[in-house]
Amino acid sequence: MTSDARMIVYHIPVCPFSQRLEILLDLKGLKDAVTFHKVDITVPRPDWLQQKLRNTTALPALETEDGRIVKESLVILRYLEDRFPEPMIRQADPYRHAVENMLIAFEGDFTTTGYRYVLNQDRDQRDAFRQAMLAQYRKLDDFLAHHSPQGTFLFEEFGLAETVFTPMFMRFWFLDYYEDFALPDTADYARVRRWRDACMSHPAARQVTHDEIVKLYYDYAKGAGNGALLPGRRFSSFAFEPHWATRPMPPRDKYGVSATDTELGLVV
Ligand SMILES: COc1ccc(C(=O)/C=[SH]/C[C@H](NC(=O)CC[C@H](N)C(=O)O)C(=O)NCC(=O)O)cc1OC
Repeated sequence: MTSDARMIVYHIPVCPFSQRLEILLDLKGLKDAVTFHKVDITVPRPDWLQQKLRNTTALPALETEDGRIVKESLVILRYLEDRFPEPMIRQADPYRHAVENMLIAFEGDFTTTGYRYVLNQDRDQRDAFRQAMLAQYRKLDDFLAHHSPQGTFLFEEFGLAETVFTPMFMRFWFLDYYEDFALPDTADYARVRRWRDACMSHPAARQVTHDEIVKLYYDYAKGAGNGALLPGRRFSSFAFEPHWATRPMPPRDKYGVSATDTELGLVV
């Protein structure tokens, strides 16, 4: 390979798993070491990509300078930390690293709970999904209150656990907007709120905005994920064009309104 060969990340724009990599690369000063290649999930994957990914579909995937593939965002994070150890984002102390891994172990259920909540189309199930989401936040609050009662982040700085969770906190702007979800302003949620708010305002995590998430995830709120098309629609809210910034804010009433392509600003 030539000396200026760079790693390539094949990714879906706005995907939270890809944003984790962007945050870590920013923290490590490696933003220029990687080229991000956008993949349009509203159209079939090109054959050359399917061959690289051995016909698996989930992204992100990292291609090393010599053409080897690493998949799974948490694995890619650890690969980048192992390969570029300075500055190390994860905790160096074995027990402290175990604590951040215990917190990271909660992320799967937390993320899936939030995505199932936004995808729900049954108005009668709304409160059950809200209670399940609140239970996830209480789990995080309890863990943080035990391991870092007076802290803001889990440890002194924005670290690996923050890198893993922050993209999900930002995707859940779609719950605030389409489900009118909010953390109660009570003691049960004080510690996790402090953590969440500090994560979302960190300078390394500014890859997406509230309005961008709300507009692009409209179809998720109507029950169609990963670029799938809704009945009567010709374009996905995940489409690259027209740019999301040129589109109007979608209707918030996901249970009572089904916006058209034109109303969503998807028709050029
Ligand atoms: C209904 O639950 C969910 C729905 C969507 C997503 C999401 O963010 C997809 S982001 C885009 C999605 N990528 C992943 O799910 C990657 C997950 C993988 N475990 C990682 O950490 O990299 C993808 O490539 N989809 C296209 C495909 O697989 O063909 C998360 C959810 O819960 C975890």
